[in-house]
Parts: sequence; structure tokens; C-alpha cells
Amino acid sequence: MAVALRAASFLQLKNNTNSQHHHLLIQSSNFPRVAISTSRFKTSMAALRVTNPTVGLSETFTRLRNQGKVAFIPYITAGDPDLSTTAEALKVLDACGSDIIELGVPYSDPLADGPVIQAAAARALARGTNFNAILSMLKEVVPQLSCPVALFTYYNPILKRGVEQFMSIVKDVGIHGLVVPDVPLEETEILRKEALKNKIELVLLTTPTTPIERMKAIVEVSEGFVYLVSSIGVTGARASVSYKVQSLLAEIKEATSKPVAVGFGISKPEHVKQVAAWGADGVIVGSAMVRLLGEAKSPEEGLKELEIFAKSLISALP
Ligand SMILES: O=P(O)(O)OC[C@@H](O)[C@@H](O)c1c[nH]c2ccccc12
Repeated sequence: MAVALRAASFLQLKNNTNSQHHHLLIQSSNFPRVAISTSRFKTSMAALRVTNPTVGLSETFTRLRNQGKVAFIPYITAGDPDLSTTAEALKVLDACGSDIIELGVPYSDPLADGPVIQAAAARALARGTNFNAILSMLKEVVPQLSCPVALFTYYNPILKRGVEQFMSIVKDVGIHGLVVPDVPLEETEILRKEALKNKIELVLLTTPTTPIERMKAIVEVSEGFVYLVSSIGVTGARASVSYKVQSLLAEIKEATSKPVAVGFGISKPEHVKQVAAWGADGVIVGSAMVRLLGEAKSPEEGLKELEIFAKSLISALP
């Protein structure tokens, strides 16, 4: 039995039995594609998912560039204060207009992180947050998001699992991007190969002290966008964003037409305005978000403060 249903959005009725069933894709001019399972109709409502086929990182930047907009990219640490709050935070950040969300995998030796994100990782690990639990949460949450998620992890958890396996399981839960801050450029070859196979965009980072030739090599192979670290040192909210970002952005834009997002220290609406005025295609805000979530009196209060803060930054963007 096949019917053309008027659907508000792409509804996918998923059969939750292992039986053989036949999907009928009904393509009609006015309605979005609706997949109807024609099996013994044991489909439970619980299996009903609204899935928004989100686009990847570079497509997101292309859309924003066409609209003359700058991407808002928040970072939060998975499992801090707990994974169910992380799930809610992803939905809150998506709903209030984030364009890409960076989700950090907590790690025991976050060498590039300042005290706020180090503390968040320690809390998350102390609660027993592990990679499999993060994947299960993402399997549930990602289909409900309209913006792409980029997973943020140090290199070691990837090596532990094996690059090929890591990339395919991450792709399976709908992750579009990957940021690995401590992988040296020379070792990105294998990562990039497997990432491309799974249509995952591997974002590389360049810093104020990266020699220009090396910066050019980095931007050449970075997928999705180029991450410009605004200042030397570790992550953490700063009183102001280094004026050097302006010349660094100009230098990178000489070398590539790929979008460049700036991170480190951005924590106020004026920072966001300034970085956007200097020509950034995106702004990344981590520690200031993480602090709100992790240090609030309750998860509910943390989520409320996160929403208010995110909206204050987004409204400062062009
Ligand atoms: O926290 P900040 O100063 O707002 O910077 C973003 C940063 O948190 C996020 O992109 C990130 C989290 N951990 C990192 C490690 C290295 C580079 C970047 C990161």
C-alpha cells in the first residue's frame, strides 16, 4: 500500500523489526520524499523519527556566504555535567541558531585546553562518560538537529579505536566534521583518506605562530573550513581578541578561498562583532559556553544560561 502523504517535513517511518520490508519512496512534485515501510506494520510510534538531512560544513558556509552571514560555532564538552544535558544543550544551541556545533570528546590529557575545558573533561570522565555512550546519545539526537555537528577529539582516542573504524562509526551517527587539534600535519594523510571515504570533513588548525608555508599546506588540505586559532596558548575566554587576527585572516584568505573560522578567547558580543568585521567566516566559542553549562547550580539553569548567552552572541553577528 503506498500513499502520498502531505508531510510537514521529511518523515521516515522506520520498521523496528528485523523483517524484510520494502521501502517505497514516493517522490511527488509538491511533497517532500516520504519513505513508507510496507511491512507488517509493526512500526511503533517510537520508531517515528523526524530526520532533517543536514548538510555538511562547507555547504553550510556556502549557504551563509550567499546570505552574507557569519557562522556561529559553539563548542561544548560531551558528558559535562552529564550526557542527557549534553543532548539537551545540542538541541538548545541548534534551536537558537547555531550554524555548526563542535562537540568535544572528553580526554584525560587535554594539552591544548585551558582550565575551564580541562575541568569539564575531568567532570565528564569522572561521571563515566565514554565514547560509546557519546555515540548512543548522538544516534538519538543528531537526527533532531538542523545544523551539522563536528566531533572534537584528541588523536589518541582515534588511534585506540583504529582510524578506519573510528571514521565509519562516527559517520554512522550522522557526524559531518572532525577536528583533531593535536594531530601533526604530517600524520593527517591517513586521517584525511578515511575521513573522505566516509564524507567526513577533517578541519585543520593554523595558529599565529604557524610559518606561512606550513599555513599554506594546512589550508590546502583542510576540509569544511580552516580553524584559525586566534592567540598562542590554550583555550580560554580572554578579555579581548588579539588584533593580530586581522592580518592572519588576510594572510589565510590570500592562500585559500575556503571559509575561515576563528576560535580561542571569544566570549563577548563585541569579540564576535570584531572578529566578523575582520573578515572571519565563522566564530567559535568554547570555554565561555562550557563554563555556563558545567558550573551552573543545576543542569536546567545551565541550559537556560547557555541559551541566553548563545543568543546574545548570535545577535551580535552580521
Ligand atoms: O575555549 P575557547 O577559548 O572559546 O576556544 C574554542 C575552543 O574551546 C574549542 O574550539 C576547542 C576545545 N578544545 C580545543 C583544543 C584545541 C583547539 C580548540 C579547542
